[in-house]
Amino acid sequence: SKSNYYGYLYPQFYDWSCPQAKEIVKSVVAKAVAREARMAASLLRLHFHDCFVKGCDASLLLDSSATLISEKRSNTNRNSVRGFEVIDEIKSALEKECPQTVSCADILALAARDSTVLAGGPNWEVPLGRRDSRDASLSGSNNNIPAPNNTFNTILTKFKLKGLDLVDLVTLSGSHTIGNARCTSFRQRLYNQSGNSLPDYTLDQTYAAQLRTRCPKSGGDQNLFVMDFVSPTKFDNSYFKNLLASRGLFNSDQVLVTKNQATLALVKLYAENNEIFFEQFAKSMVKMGNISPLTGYRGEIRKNCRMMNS
Ligand code: HEM
Ligand SMILES: [Ca+2]
Repeated sequence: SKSNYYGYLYPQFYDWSCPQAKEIVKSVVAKAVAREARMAASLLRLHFHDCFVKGCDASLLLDSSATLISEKRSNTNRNSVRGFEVIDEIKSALEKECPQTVSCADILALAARDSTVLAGGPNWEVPLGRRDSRDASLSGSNNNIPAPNNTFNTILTKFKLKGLDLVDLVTLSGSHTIGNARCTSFRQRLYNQSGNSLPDYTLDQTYAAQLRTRCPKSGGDQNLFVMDFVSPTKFDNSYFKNLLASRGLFNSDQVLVTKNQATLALVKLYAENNEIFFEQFAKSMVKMGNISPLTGYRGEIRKNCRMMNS
């Protein structure tokens, strides 16, 4: 059946209804990442921003319409999340082979895994069978997704509200081993961390000076920076090594080593042992992918990821 009757996700979900599904997703993602390495990061992030708002239900992919305000307009997403054209390309390839069978929410989960692997990260089996929402939540997008200048406690609370713990927080933050960020996402740390016109002194000051050259006090909001200056397109543990050298880009990155002994210990472990990081990353991604999916006859299988079926 095309419906997820059992109410839980499992990797073999499309084995009878669309056995080519995983291969199709992988080949479109591979082409997109070959065109532009950053796309791996962008696709990985889409799954996160979907799952943290009403669960992994592809709510993020809906465009605004007469009856709906798109999550793409939220503070965290506007001028920032990208990769929707690649999702469209995957969906149309799937619709040709297996009409109305593979959900957009599952496409996001598979594309996140394929992107991680293509960037050199760990592989895992993706549980499948999510269905697509018929609504979106702009307020959920504004409130549930952590912001780069949030405090450690706020970020941990936002993870806990989604059933994720401190280990998941540190591990999944390791995604910032790939991809880019805009000046506006970390400017505060360079000039005025606590409202006293002083920089964040938990940031290496040589690194801060380099960042200031292309992230001025005002203007240049959209200027792009790599998040892991050591190996910006390679999925590895250098993100954690950077944190220990006070060279995390966001406040939300650096607080993992400055505010909590348990997260500091994990960062040290991952900085020393890539294998343990990879193993836990796979587990935490599966856990994130399980945030309240729509199953059974709830939701639908969209024909076009940008709009609900009429
Ligand atoms: C822990 C809280 C987190 C915060 C505060 C945070 C914040 C951010 C910010 C501000 C950016 C840059 C956006 C921009 O400037 O346009 C970013 C990029 C990114 N984030 Fe996170 N993030 C968090 C967790 C995660 C998680 C859990 C994942 C994936 C599982 C993730 C994956 C990514 C990726 C891959 C990028 C680069 C995207 C690209 O280059 O297009 N982040 N994040
Ligand atoms: Ca969602």
